[in-house]
Amino acid sequence: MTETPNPHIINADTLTGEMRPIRRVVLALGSNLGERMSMLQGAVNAIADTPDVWVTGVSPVYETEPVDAPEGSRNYLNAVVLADTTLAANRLMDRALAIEDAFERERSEVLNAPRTLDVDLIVVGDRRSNEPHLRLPHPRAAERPFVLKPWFDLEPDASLPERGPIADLLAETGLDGITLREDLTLAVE
Ligand SMILES: Nc1ncnc2c1ncn2[C@@H]1O[C@H](COP(=O)(O)OP(=O)(O)OP(=O)(O)O)[C@@H](O)[C@H]1O
Ligand SMILES: Nc1nc2c(c(=O)[nH]1)N=C(CO)CN2
Repeated sequence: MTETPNPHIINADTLTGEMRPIRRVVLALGSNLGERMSMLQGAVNAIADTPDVWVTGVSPVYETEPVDAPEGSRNYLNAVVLADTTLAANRLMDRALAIEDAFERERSEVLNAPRTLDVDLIVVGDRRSNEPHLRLPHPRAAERPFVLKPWFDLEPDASLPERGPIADLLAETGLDGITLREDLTLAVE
């Protein structure tokens, strides 16, 4: 007698409780202290080396005038990374902070003090959060051409939840103060 596979048997994986949805993530990188390009490349490598994170896109690099920063701050290099992940958003935030620390990011009381590396989570799928440790979508992304433009280069049809298409947001902010650095390219391992 042949045995019919039992359709009610649950695959063991589903019993581990570890299956998680895959979410699309947008991360924004910035540096205006030290070897700025090495910082951004190190961040891309560290994101790509993170278990359960798969980098799907890395934007061009922009040289950008510092916004809301202390007098005398140097220009930033900014870029955006797209990834897919099964990590919980909080774990991803912890990882972003750890990557900043690995590149000697110092946390100062001075608002927007120059920093070797900034790794911001802009969106994590459709996750919403209003905790101080994790605000999603990033509350200031819609006003920042240094985030919107490199993101637009990768995903021109993307929208920022509750704020609308990034193409429209970018039309509002304009492109003043940001310049494409055609001579610089971030590699994906
Ligand atoms: N979406 C987010 N991305 C990055 N950090 C966040 C986010 N939401 C909350 N935070 C928290 O903000 C703190 C980091 O603040 P940080 O000093 O890097 O801000 P900043 O990068 O200087 O300013 P901004 O948030 O305007 O870019 C961390 O404690 C982090 O947990
Ligand atoms: N041009 C530019 N200005 C900023 C940036 C940044 O990444 N680029 N980040 C800030 C706080 O995170 C504040 N100001």
